[in-house]
Order: sequence, then C-alpha cells, then structure tokens
Amino acid sequence: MSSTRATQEIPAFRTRGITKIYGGRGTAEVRALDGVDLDLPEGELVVLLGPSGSGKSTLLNIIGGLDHATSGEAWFRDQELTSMSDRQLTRYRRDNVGFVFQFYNLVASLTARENVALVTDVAPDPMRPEEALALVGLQERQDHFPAQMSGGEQQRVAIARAIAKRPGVLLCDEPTGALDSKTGTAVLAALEDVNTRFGTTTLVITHNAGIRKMAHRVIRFQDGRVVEIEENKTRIRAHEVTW
Ligand SMILES: Nc1ncnc2c1ncn2[C@@H]1O[C@H](COP(=O)(O)OP(=O)(O)OP(=O)(O)O)[C@@H](O)[C@H]1O
Repeated sequence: MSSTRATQEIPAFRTRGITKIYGGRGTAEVRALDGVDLDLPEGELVVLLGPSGSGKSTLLNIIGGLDHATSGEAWFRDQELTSMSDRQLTRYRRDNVGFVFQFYNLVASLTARENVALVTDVAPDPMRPEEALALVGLQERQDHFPAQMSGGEQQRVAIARAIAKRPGVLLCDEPTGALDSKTGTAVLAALEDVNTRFGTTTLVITHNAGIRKMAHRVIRFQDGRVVEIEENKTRIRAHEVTW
C-alpha cells in the first residue's frame, strides 16, 4: 500500500468513547455525550440531527477544539485533540477549522470585506477577502455593512470569513436556524459549493430534516449517543431542499 493511499484512509475525524459530563459535585450531573464513536471521512458533507439537548453542539465543540471531553479520544487526521493543551487547541482551530454559527457574529462597524479580512490577516495562506466573498455570491456587496444586508447575506459573509483561510474542516451549528427558506437555500448552496469545490469536510447541525438529503452522511443523536448513521446513495442539491 502506498503512503499516499494510507494517508487518504485516515478519516478527517475519529472519536472513540467520547463522553462529556457537566455538573456533578452537588449539582445534578448531565451526561451531554455518552460514549460516541465516529469515523468521518475526508471531504464529506455530514448532517447531524437529533432532538434539542441530544449532544450535537457538544460534539461539534469538542472536535472543533472549543471544549474538552471528560473522557474518550478525538482525533483530527493524525492529531489527537483530546491530549492537546488549550494553547495547542487554539493553534489547531486557527490552522484547520472554520466555524459558522446560527447568529453570524459579524462586527457591525466593519464592511463585509473588512469582516472577512479579520481572518485573512492572520492566516498563513488565505484567499483574498474579495475572492471569498465572490465564492458565496457577494462580490457586489463587499463594501456593505451587516445592517445593510439580509440575514442570509450576513450568514454568507460569515461563511466567506470561515472559508477564507482555506480550512480543512467547516463546522456549522444551525447555519440556517435564523433564516427563512429562500435565504436559507442560498446559504446551503454556498456550503454545498465549498464542499464540492474544495473538498472541505463540512459538518452541519440542523433541526431542518429536509437538509439531510443533501448530505453524504447523516448522523442522528439521542441522549448523548449516536443512534443512527445513514449514507445517502443519492443526494439532492441545495436548491431542492424543502423547508
Ligand atoms: N455548559 C453546560 N453546562 C451544563 N450543561 C450543559 C452545558 N452545555 C450543554 N449542556 C447540556 O448538555 C446536553 C447536550 O447539549 P447540546 O447543546 O450539546 O445539545 P444539542 O443537541 O446541540 O441541542 P440543541 O439542538 O438544542 O442545540 C443538554 O442537556 C445541555 O443542557
């Protein structure tokens, strides 16, 4: 087996027995994750579904290097995240992870281009902000401020900001949660395009079950466990998703 092939077989993310317990010592213990084992291949678009409180965000935060597990192992490619210090996790996030959250977290006093430049100024091999904004269809809106844009446009600026540093993975927590179907569709199309064009492994938490049909793989959570993993043989395009 060639070394290239061996490298390709390492999943983007691998978790073994990941458990996260909040509270304890007098307060009620919450087992947010209870032994999660996952292998997520490179380049996939993965949808995480499950009821509120089932552990989706907790998992995303751990594999995104924003939080520590209580026990178990989590790996990004050949790097073990669960043995990293906070400083190492900060570097891991900076070098590898783009985040997109439900509320866009744009700086109100900066234009779209300036919001993206906040990230490109500190990344080693970034796209130009103009290029990232063009990829999400906002080439005409570079000099606009967040308040002059719709929710969907603001979320696309947030996606441009997340992808501009060319991350290996894009982690999205309810990216369409605050959007109506029309603007939500444009956001999904931007995520689909990034995944297809760059092969960026993309994880999307959603409560919109319609989005599952866009995914290569659908992971369903319940009570802190993975209860179902489904691979879609045929996928639909973002613009076919119904709300
Ligand atoms: N900082 C915290 N302290 C205590 N409990 C927490 C904390 N963060 C999350 N939890 C609990 O952990 C469990 C899993 O939460 P998590 O946010 O991962 O669920 P989720 O599936 O993402 O839910 P939602 O779809 O509502 O965002 C919940 O019971 C939640 O209340």
